[in-house]
Amino acid sequence: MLEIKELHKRYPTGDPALRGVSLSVPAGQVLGLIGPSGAGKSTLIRCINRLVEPTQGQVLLDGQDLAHAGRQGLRMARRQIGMIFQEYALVERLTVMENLLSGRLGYTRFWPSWFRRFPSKDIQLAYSLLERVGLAGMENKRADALSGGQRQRVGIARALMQRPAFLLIDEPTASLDPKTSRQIMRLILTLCAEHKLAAIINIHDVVLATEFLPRIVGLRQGMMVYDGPATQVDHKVLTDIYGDEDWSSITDRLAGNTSTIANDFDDQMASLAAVG
Ligand SMILES: Nc1ncnc2c1ncn2[C@@H]1O[C@H](COP(=O)(O)OP(=O)(O)OP(=O)(O)O)[C@@H](O)[C@H]1O
Repeated sequence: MLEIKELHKRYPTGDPALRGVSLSVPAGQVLGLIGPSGAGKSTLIRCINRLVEPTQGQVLLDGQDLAHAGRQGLRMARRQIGMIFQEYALVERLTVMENLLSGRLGYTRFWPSWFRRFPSKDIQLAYSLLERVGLAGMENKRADALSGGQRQRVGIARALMQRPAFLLIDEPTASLDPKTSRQIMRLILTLCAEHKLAAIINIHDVVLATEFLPRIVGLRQGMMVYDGPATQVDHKVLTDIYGDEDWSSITDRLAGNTSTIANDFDDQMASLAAVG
């Protein structure tokens, strides 16, 4: 369970980027974080694992406050938090396998990893994840020879190499075509369900978000202005989050998603309640 309490971030250069955001994400829940450019989505995601230092507030992962954790505590906690980035953040000249194994670096002593001698169980895990993300047989390809969709699959597999409990996912489909975007969203959700992972997905595409993610959180100017089911994202909610606009082309498409999402949301809440 992740609990964010009254989180604030003010960058040294300017206005506050987060103004008292509170949010809890139960184990196993995947939620979509939406909001206009500059609303603070990336800042929120990065404050969770302290790639960005929060100014004030708490980030409790299973009760441990990461916002105030010391170096060692933060290092251990970061092992539990996998990250998937928009631009994939792969090492271009390394192979797919080497990129995956880099996800285990936090677990391997420095010298063996320097010489790239990884335990065989890590290599087996990498092969099974490659198969799972649809990249079987591509382990020796260099990252720079892959398509955008394939690169994102490597990014997903690499994050899972950590065996995380939580995933932070920053605009995973921003550089992808619509079909590949949907495949990647489906893959992320399937893998989260299989590995019982919770996740926050920062995503610009509202239609994609509401189609795949039962719970939506909306940020505006560093504040949370919506937290609820995707089915209730309507004209008013979109206006609260993004400001005045004719939202009918989006709300028409959202209406088409409604029945599936409502069922998913109810199912997810029921199964989370059952787990306690
Ligand atoms: N490193 C930084 N230094 C100073 N200000 C920053 C920095 N990073 C972000 N900001 C500011 O913080 C605010 C929130 O930015 P952030 O990138 O978190 O928004 P976002 O919702 O992720 O936007 P986008 O969707 O465009 O990526 C913005 O006003 C931005 O200019």
